[in-house]
Amino acid sequence: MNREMLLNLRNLTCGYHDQQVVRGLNLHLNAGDIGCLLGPSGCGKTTTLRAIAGFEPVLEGEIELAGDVISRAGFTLAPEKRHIGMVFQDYALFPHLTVAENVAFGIRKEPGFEGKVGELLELVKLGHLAKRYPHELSGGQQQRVSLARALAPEPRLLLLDEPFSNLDGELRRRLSQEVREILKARGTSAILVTHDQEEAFAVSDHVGVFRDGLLEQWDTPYNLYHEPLTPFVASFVGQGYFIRGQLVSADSVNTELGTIRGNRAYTWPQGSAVDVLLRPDDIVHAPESELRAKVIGKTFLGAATLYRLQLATGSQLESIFPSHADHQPGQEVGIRIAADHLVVFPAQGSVAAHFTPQDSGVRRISGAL
Ligand SMILES: Nc1ncnc2c1ncn2[C@@H]1O[C@H](COP(=O)(O)OP(=O)(O)OP(=O)(O)O)[C@@H](O)[C@H]1O
Repeated sequence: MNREMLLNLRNLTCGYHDQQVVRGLNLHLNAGDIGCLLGPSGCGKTTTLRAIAGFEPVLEGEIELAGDVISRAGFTLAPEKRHIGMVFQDYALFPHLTVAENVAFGIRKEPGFEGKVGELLELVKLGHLAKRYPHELSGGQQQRVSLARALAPEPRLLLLDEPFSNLDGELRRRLSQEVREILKARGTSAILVTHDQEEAFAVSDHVGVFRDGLLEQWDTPYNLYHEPLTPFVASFVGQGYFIRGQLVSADSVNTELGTIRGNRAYTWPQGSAVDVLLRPDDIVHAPESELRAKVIGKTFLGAATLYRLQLATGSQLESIFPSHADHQPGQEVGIRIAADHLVVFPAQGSVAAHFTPQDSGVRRISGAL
């Protein structure tokens, strides 16, 4: 597998005119990998993508693609010279051209381009619709055409700006998985922009979580979920509630649910007030347990049910139980904590809050529970 670095954003600050939207951004993508910029609306994802594409100049720092600087303050390599492909939310197909002509558009001067168009249409499963016009296709089909068109010139990097947001539920899920398979089959490197976490996880190898123009964490989906570096990442990625606790040893916290022990060590002073992240899969249904909680809401998910639970103190939690155990709001249920990935942040105003993340020296203790 090709693991060399393809895209490198170094201390990138970009925006519009002199307004800084994204500040001091550092991240890199290896060749063949799919990265994702994830975050709430207005946090600067599209601005970053437009800077990578060369549509917006860089205010500070630089963008390097395959070892060449393509943007730095005062220099922006023209978009058409970057060998970067784009797929947009609204498909942006040429309405007067057929499916095949749309896909051929960027390569029509290359000898033998028809063969390549046919191969790409097969890849996106549209071989049978080559002669149709865009208005004769569904949204999902139009987005496949737009993907095939972007792949045709064999870009060094593909940028996808909210490509599935005009599609609904099931189709969105299916197409996002298919796009990942297609990109991986061709070894195409890509950066996807989305505000949908499920989509980010389905498509990407690495995800960057943005907040107000700053990148809070660039990591694998697994690490973002289980080892978030900031409270914002913890709450933006996945579901979960924080409960207050007190650090009693490097890897244990006293809480109203008892002492919770995880596989990470925290070097804040003992006794520090901390907030413990508990995700629905950290709370397990245990009918015989002495630890009880009241059901205050439920969402049927099919194979499982998501329960909103309230503890005697009023704190709330969420938990996923297998759906054959059907509990009603108001009922008490037994629970057990199974939080081996113990995620803890200093409570605001506590002694530990004065330590930087680096000082906190969070370490994994492999195997320990
Ligand atoms: N052409 C522009 N001129 C000036 N400001 C802009 C322009 N485009 C976007 N902005 C501002 O830059 C900020 C970031 O916008 P951006 O489009 O990058 O956010 P985003 O994270 O992609 O959001 P969304 O998910 O809603 O698309 C916003 O405050 C927005 O108002």
